[in-house]
Amino acid sequence: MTTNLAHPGYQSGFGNEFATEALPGALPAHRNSPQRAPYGLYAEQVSGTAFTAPRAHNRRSWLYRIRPAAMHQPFRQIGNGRIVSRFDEVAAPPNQLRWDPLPLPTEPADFIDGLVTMAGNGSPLAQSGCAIHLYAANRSMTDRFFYDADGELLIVPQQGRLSIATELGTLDIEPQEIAVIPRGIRFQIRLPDGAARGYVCENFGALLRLPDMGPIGSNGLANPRDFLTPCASYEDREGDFELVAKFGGNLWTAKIGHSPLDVVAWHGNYAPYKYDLRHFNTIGSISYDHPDPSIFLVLQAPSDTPGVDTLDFVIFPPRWLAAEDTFRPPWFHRNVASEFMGLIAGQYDAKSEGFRPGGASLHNCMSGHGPDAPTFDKASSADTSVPHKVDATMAFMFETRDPICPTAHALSSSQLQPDYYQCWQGFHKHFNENQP
Ligand SMILES: O=C(O)Cc1cc(O)ccc1O
Ligand SMILES: [Fe+2]
Repeated sequence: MTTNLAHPGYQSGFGNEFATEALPGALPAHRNSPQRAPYGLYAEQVSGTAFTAPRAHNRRSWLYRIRPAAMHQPFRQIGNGRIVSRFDEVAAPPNQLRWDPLPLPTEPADFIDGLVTMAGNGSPLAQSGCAIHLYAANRSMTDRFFYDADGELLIVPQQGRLSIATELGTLDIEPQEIAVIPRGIRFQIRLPDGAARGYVCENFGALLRLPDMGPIGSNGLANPRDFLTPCASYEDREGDFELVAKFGGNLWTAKIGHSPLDVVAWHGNYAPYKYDLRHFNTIGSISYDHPDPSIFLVLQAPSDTPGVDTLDFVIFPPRWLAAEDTFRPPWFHRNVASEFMGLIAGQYDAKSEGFRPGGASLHNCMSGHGPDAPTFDKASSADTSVPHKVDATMAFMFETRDPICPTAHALSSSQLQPDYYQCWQGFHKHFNENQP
């Protein structure tokens, strides 16, 4: 057995044309598919967009591997566990919903066992929409590998580090960092801290990309050079392994006699990446009013309609609030978009209590929400002549064009807070028609 997975290293940039080899000369020069690839490797292309997609959005990589990806036994269907990919099976209520954090498992559970689908929209077969999962795991994946043909996976850890060994190299992430594993890329998740919990958005639609920035200009928000893609690293390991696939909304398993993480060199722009949310360049008002949260956009999955995304990944990082004569927390609102929020650390500035790290909330299309009553009272009388730092916090939102339908599990979960609506019941009537 040979392995160099312990020395990953990264290449920087978003969607770059990367080129990386774990052995010198393993990448064929100036061509993709020579008659015989170096070191006796097999050349294999993996595409992430249509062959004819415009150059700026075209994604594919060439992999030079010990054995072709096709080499495994036939797949057979297995149970989906708590993973759901159909979102038309329960009526989605327009209620504001909020959940406590998922407890860590008491039985052994790896990352795949530990996935539970909370909500979603669209469909993997139609390649649009997304599924929102939580994970809680206490065991590394050892003898099984996974790939998701239904969508790319945006992983947002909340507790515990993840070591994500992929075909294209290893990503090590901790809470406040995110990772994106492209559709189809095989990987294994190891837990250096023994236990881990977090959120996953499975994006069935167009690949996540950095947003255009309009008048903000050429710098700011998530800067491209802070995105890190692994250098090639491989293992040459044989054994009785399992390859689990998610395809068509279902889980499938196949026996495989070797580790599929056997890519010695690769080049291209279809690759996993990570990003540290603490590097986000947060922009906000320095005069008055609270801007729309689109200024907090990290990554977007565009739809066919210009300016409308099927999925936005938005964060609420530490930031200064400086707007004068302004109600500074998020205002009351109803949006055409639907919002699934999570909290990685600290406290979210629209909620005084009840939204806990590891917890989640869902405010669907046109459902009224915003600050809770204590937050409203405090912010209405705060001194806005001085700046205030929102500190030691990281919240995020998966925001979608289509309504987000909770699963039956999410609606019957013991983590669902039955009294969430109470946070908007304590508002006093201040109206006095004689006093402008
Ligand atoms: O807390 C929310 O609901 C998310 C949110 C934040 C914000 O600053 C403005 C609008 C919005 O939906
Ligand atoms: Fe909102």
